[in-house]
Amino acid sequence: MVASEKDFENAVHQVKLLKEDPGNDAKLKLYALYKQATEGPCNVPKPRVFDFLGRAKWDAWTALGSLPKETARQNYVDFVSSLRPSLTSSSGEGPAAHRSLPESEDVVVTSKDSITVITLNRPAKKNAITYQMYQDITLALKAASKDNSTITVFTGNGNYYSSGNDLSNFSNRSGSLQQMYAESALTLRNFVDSFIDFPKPLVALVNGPAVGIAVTVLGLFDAVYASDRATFHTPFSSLGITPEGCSSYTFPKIMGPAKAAEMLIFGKKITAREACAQGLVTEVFPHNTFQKEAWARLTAYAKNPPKAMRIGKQLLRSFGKETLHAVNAEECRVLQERWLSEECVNAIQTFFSKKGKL
Ligand SMILES: CCCCCCCCCCC/C=C/C(=O)SCCNC(=O)CCNC(=O)[C@H](O)C(C)(C)COP(=O)(O)OP(=O)(O)OC[C@H]1O[C@@H](n2cnc3c(N)ncnc32)[C@H](O)[C@@H]1OP(=O)(O)O
Repeated sequence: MVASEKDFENAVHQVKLLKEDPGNDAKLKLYALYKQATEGPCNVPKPRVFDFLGRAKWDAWTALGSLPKETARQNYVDFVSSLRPSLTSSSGEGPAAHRSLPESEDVVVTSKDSITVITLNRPAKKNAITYQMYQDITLALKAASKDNSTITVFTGNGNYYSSGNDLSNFSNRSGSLQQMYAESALTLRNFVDSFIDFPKPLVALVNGPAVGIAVTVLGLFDAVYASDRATFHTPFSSLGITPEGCSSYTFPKIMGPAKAAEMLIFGKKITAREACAQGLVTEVFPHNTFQKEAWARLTAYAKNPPKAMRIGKQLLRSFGKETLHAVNAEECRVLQERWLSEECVNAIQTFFSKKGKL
């Protein structure tokens, strides 16, 4: 469904009625999408170096590349709708006001003992994350941030946690390359933002190997419990791409720059025990007892007073948030360029030609 002019005007009106400041990142996103929807791609000169606000706005608008006006309009309407809890009640009902998580078989959301569980459910494809799944996970996190659960858990169904980005995302979409990459960068940015902004304790149960973006966002989790069958692999350079999920910032902080470089630049695959020794994983359990032990732990933790846990998380995380959003924006900008590179195109072709799918 494409948002109409009326939907867009409605959303612009709703923004004017916001009761609370939605924060700088949200305001930048709104600004950029508004400009793109009304004026198209940014073609104004870059503001001078000390005009910080002007530059931030220019960067946000420019990052949308050649995103079509209609898509920007739709994204603006969707984004305003995701801000609804802070809108005034007299703002009128926008078309997407009650949008909830779409029915999805690949991302399953369940609830257990005050814990919301988001399960990647594509075991036949090793839980590779499709374009749709990025959007579903973003919506699932938004919903979990507002539901009455105390903790949110992420896990995978089958023998993999996740093989990362579904490499057919690069070939399965329509439209011009520029448009597709601009949309993809925005989708990725929103996806990672939803981890950065997640307000409650977020725990990963890494039930098996994890690859690419499934590894990098772990730096944004509050605890990572792993089966001893899990491995952690970020083969970015061999795919001709660059780190995302804020890992270019979180990994050097967590494990030190040398170990981070081995993973993120040289693509070294590490075991669960190595990841634990390096601080990426909180604790490793034998595979046979992993579910039982991890769930016993989570069920006990979920009985803690929820507000105290939430505020505790805020204290631990909120000071670095601005930086994380800036890192995310920059990583997405760089990736958008890398997707067009010969190195990246060749690497994806090699993967699928080895599978006999080209
Ligand atoms: C324009 C871009 C749009 C992007 C959308 C926005 C967001 C972008 C985010 C970009 C940043 C993300 C970066 C990453 O995550 S990089 C890491 C990407 N992942 C990989 O490189 C892993 C690729 N897969 C493998 O190497 C192997 O499949 C694996 C080691 C995981 C398992 O090997 P095994 O031999 O045990 O199993 P199979 O290879 O036979 O796999 C079973 C089937 O699953 C399919 N599969 C597995 N992983 C993927 C994948 N990542 N993408 C697509 N398909 C995958 C595999 O092809 C098999 O399918 P068939 O049974 O049909 O043959």
